[in-house]
Amino acid sequence: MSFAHFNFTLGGDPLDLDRIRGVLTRLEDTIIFQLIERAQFAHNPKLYHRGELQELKDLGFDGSLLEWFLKETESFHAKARRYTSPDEYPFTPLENLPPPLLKPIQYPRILYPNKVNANPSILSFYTRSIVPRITRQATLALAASKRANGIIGDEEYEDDGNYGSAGVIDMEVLQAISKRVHYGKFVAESKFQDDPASFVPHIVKPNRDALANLITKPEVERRLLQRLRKKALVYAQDFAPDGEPRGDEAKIDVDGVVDLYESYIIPLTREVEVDYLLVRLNGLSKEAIDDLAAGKKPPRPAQSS
Ligand SMILES: C=C(O[C@@H]1C=C(C(=O)O)C=C[C@H]1O)C(=O)O
Repeated sequence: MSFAHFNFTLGGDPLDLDRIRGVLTRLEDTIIFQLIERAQFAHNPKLYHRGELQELKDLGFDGSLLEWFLKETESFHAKARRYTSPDEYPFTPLENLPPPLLKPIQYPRILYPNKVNANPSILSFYTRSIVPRITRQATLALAASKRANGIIGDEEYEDDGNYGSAGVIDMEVLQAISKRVHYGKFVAESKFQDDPASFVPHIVKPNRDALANLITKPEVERRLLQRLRKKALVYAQDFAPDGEPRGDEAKIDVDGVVDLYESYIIPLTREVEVDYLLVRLNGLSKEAIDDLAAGKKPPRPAQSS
């Protein structure tokens, strides 16, 4: 069972930048479609508040309902060896998850050993900024419906009780965003291997801004945001039974989708790239570092047959 979005065991160059960007592009579709699904439900803030539900307190669990969903789900995925794949990062601390039932797949070693993990930031911005924005239409419609039935005041808002449906979709979105952001490591390794001499001085003498300038490709980002807006506009259309677009209100806040990438996903991906590069020389001999500084390219990972 391989959870890898890019099948690392089928050969081909896993550090080919166009190939990696192809995975990032495919993840755009996953993220947009899951956000459309999440937008069908109200905000349901009870999913995200820690220490509120007595049922969880009775289990001795002090996280939010969503964090409990994640722990329970990721516990099964850990047994199914999901987190032995080089592109999968659980939101639950790995030490709190059970070991794999099956022996790990022997993936080729592609990334340099690192502990870079942006999932706490991803969980925070998703629950605090993204969910309230993309569920705004459903939340307002729910409040109007409640008022029409005589429910007014705090009881009007935000909660349609569909914690299970909304929580499962939240997990899908979070896992896709996490994979997308952490693919920054493959991007960084690819760029490093292509031109080590440019990166080594700013790793030996840590300089985040210099590394960020080296990895940032403004034209790639511009085209991505343009493509994303077009995709969200098309995917969010409603279609009549004969397939004709109905032309009514989009099923998702298109500006919200673009803002998710522009304000959160892309900046976090760049940070993951820089954090990864800052540990890229750890443990290497002075000779090895001098070779890299002189532009000698490191060996590509052994390709599986
Ligand atoms: C991911 C890359 O690195 C950076 C981050 C990008 C992103 O998160 O979309 C795009 C271009 C670069 O600024 C890349 O070069 O493809």
